Amino acid sequence: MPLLNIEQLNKSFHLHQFGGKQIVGCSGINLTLDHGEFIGITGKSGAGKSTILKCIYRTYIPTSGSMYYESDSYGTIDLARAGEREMIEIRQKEIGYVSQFLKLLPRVTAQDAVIQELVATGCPKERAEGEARSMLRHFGLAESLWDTYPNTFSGGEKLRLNLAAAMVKRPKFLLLDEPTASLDNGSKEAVRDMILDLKRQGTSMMGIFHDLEFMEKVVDQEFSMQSGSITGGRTA
Ligand SMILES: Nc1ncnc2c1ncn2[C@@H]1O[C@H](COP(=O)(O)OP(=O)(O)OP(=O)(O)O)[C@@H](O)[C@H]1O
Repeated sequence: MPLLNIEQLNKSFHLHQFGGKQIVGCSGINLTLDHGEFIGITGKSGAGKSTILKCIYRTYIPTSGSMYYESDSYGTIDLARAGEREMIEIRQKEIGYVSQFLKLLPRVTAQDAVIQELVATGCPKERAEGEARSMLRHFGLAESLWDTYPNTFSGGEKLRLNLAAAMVKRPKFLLLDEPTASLDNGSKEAVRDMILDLKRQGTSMMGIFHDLEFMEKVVDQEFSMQSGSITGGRTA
């Protein structure tokens, strides 16, 4: 049984304010991700890469198709049809998501945001504090920022905080939407080291990359997308 089996995934958007105009996000996507595997997705801007990741994380509800996922808590579950309660638990305990955008609560400091992610998995507070600090240090987020609110952080600082918050849980499955965008070389190395560390511990991953040189060092398989569809693929 693979960790994730995507069959005929389609997502389209209906723009009500434009007379119900329909925009294709992705269409006819078939993908299989094995346990411990890392799949990289490439393609031009607007090709539909983020739409696939957002359907898996259920930021978007797919229009049709299925995404069978092997959950620790629920066994085989179709993420396209799972209930909100199940999705909340799966997001808390099993699937991490990293992007450049903040999904954090207002008035929560950077450090507390990372601690909270770990506490939600059942980790004792004191241990969570230690691990959060070591993650923030690993990604080089200045200590002077740890007890401030992240809404004023730079793009790269927000991304490094999101990386720390998602990776501190050492999730079973990690979704990475351009995890090196706007990062300097030293920070990119920190990302690569942590990705390889998680991989050694069995985390399965799917990531979107524009930095192909970086991608080829970490993925096992790569797919390219164009106009909402997968148009090519190869084993790295
Ligand atoms: N919430 C939305 N409402 C309407 N259209 C959307 C929405 N999200 C995505 N789209 C459209 O779906 C298509 C695919 O977008 P998506 O964000 O998946 O592309 P991408 O390949 O990740 O691009 P980029 O590399 O620029 O992030 C685009 O045409 C986009 O405009």
